[in-house]
Amino acid sequence: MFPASKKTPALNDPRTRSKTLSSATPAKSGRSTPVSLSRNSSPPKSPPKNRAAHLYPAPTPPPVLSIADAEEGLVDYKNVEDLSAEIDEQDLLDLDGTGGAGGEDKVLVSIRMKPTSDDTPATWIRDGSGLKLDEAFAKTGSKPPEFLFDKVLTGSENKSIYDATARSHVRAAMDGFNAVIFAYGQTASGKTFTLSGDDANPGIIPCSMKEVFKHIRRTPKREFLLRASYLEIYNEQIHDLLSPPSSVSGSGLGIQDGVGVVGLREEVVTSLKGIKEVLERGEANRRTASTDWNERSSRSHSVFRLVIESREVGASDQKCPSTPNALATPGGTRLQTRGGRSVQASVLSLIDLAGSEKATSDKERTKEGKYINMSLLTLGSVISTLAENASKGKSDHVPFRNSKLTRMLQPSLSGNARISVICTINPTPSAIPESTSTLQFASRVKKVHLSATRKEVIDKDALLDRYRKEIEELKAQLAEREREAPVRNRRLSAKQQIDENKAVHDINGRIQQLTKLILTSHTVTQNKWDESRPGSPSKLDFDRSPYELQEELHRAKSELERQNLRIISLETALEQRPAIPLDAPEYEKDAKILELQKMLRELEMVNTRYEENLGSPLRAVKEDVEKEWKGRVEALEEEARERDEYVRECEKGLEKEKQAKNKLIEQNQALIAFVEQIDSHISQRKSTVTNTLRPTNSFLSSFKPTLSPLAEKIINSPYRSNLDSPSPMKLQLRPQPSLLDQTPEDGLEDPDASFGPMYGNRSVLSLEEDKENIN
Ligand SMILES: Nc1ncnc2c1ncn2[C@@H]1O[C@H](COP(=O)(O)OP(=O)(O)OP(=O)(O)O)[C@@H](O)[C@H]1O
Repeated sequence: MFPASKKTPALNDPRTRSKTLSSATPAKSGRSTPVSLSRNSSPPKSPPKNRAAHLYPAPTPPPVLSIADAEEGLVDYKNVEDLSAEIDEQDLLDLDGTGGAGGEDKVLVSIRMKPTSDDTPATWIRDGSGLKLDEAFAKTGSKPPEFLFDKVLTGSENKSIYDATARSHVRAAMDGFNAVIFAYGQTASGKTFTLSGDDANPGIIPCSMKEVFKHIRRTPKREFLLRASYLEIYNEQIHDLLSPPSSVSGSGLGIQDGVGVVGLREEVVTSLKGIKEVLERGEANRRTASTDWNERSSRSHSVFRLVIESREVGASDQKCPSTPNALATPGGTRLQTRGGRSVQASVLSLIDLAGSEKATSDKERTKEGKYINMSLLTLGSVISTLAENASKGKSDHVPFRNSKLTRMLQPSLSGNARISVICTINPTPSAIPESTSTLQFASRVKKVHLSATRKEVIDKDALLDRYRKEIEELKAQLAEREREAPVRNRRLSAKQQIDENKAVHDINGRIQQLTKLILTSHTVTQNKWDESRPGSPSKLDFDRSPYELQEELHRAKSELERQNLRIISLETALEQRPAIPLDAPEYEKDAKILELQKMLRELEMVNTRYEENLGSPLRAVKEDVEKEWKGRVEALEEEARERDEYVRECEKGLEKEKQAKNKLIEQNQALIAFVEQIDSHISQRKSTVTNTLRPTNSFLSSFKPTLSPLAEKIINSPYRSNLDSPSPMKLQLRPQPSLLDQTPEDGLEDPDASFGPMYGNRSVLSLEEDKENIN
């Protein structure tokens, strides 16, 4: 209620002043909401009148420039869940199928007020579709501003917001009108929340996409083809979110008059799941950052576009006569075709604008903020001029070219689109200036005139038609091959027949692929907007580390590989099937089935006879032989085990022998060393004797210590007794007294002493002979 306005209805918009008064009247009086603002409450059943056509010649919306790998968007319809039973109240209220989309010549302007905490005082007072600033917050001496809009919405529930602000526009888009829905407002006021929402509370984009598939299911007379694109305008540059440049500094895309965004990637989508995947991919590339006001603030304007092509089912071969022809289309108007095939093409654009903001503490954010504010300012002045032109019948220059955003929106803002603007405000006392500015913008938008018309495209522009044509041509090729097959196949070699089958298989595959891209009420299915979707879109994704992204890339590649393998195995399975085309006549399929059944019976008979004549007797013989040989095999195994045991014992004994032998070799070597030592002493002594004939005591004392420790060890060794064995060396050494036990005198007493030193009763020379023997 506006107590003040009842007496002094000084509203901003003079055209709505009197209507506001009526809206302020209590509901009990039976008065409805303002006439001009209640269009949606009673949707006209007749097609819209092109009232402003003379003012705004309808510019053509940008046609599709690049279809990047249309088949890439293919999603198997069998994988998605059917939600056809999901009918809500709004559907039941809207049984005429227009969805309130007809007759729109003005922008639908709604305000959404973000809820505040209980202790925050309410600054804006809502009354029906009017809003007024609480007098307590108005400047002293000045009248609090008041506004009137189509809807003023509060609360956190997004579904009702969708129903009130977007549903009719989505339906209009499905009926062939261009439609634009955008959210405008101060930063952190809830634009992204309204458009995207979260899992539990899906926003306008997911709700719209559901609506699209619901519409297709309920329109059996038409077939559809959907293409999605996603872009952002960041610092006055357009970036393709589905095909981001490899480097961050990559320059943006350009806009061409009458063409639109040049080089934008568009992907054919066939299910909600496919659209969700496209959105998620795009959102992952969006620029968001934490600002002083919003932890995840959109730093760019984002535009999600869905191009919708549709035509009557089975109309592919209906050539229209050159005279104006009438092809009935849902919604009322009858399209004129120029001797071509009639395909409706429309674009649904869902725009999340970046929020206007004050300067921030961060340099980078401030630079972004300048661009954001500049483009929003341009949008504001474009809207002002359009509104002015409309209300005063003027045709002043509209500064569309002053920003990328307005340049891109030019075709829609010029009138050729149904537009819904949701202005979000934050009703806290500190945000009053921004909210007032947003509401003023919303008031101006309300004055803009629209004159949306349906657009039809002929063959070369419509992908739907191109695909349908290709399908027809491929089917004709198949039919031709079928016809010629009986004669031609007889002449073909085995290899040529394989090639022929492969060619037919390829054609069938392509037909199936193309058919899946064209959606009809029979083929389209819906799946739920996945509940695992991250809240307040994936603004967070821009901050992901390269490692995380690489991980994801790796996962995606593995998945791709897995899918490729699956495709190969399915293709192999398909090739092994009987070579009969899917669209072959039923009698041919029946004949093939009968032939296969006959073959099966024959194989079963062969199998039974084999079993009776050979199978059982052979098995009996086998059992006898096995029984007989079993005992023998066991005995042989036992014998082998014993032999192994014996061999192991032998090996152990051999090992012991080896160790003993090694010890003997060691002793032998020690003995040789000992003998060599003796040998050297003998030769020493020999020379001494030769020189002095009589060795002195000092010689003897020097002799004894020269024995090596090894020699001593051997002398003291317990193995010395081994010398008793009848080795030739030992035999000669045994009778000899030890050198150490002898005195020089002993030697000299010997009568042969003059001929050389003596050891016991033997001369040095005879010792030398012994040594020769050892060696
Ligand atoms: N109606 C609402 N109910 C509950 N929460 C809301 C509502 N509107 C916004 N919010 C919350 O406020 C925060 C900011 O919202 P959001 O990110 O949507 O703002 P924005 O206008 O898109 O900001 P920016 O322009 O900076 O991107 C989010 O946490 C969001 O969940």
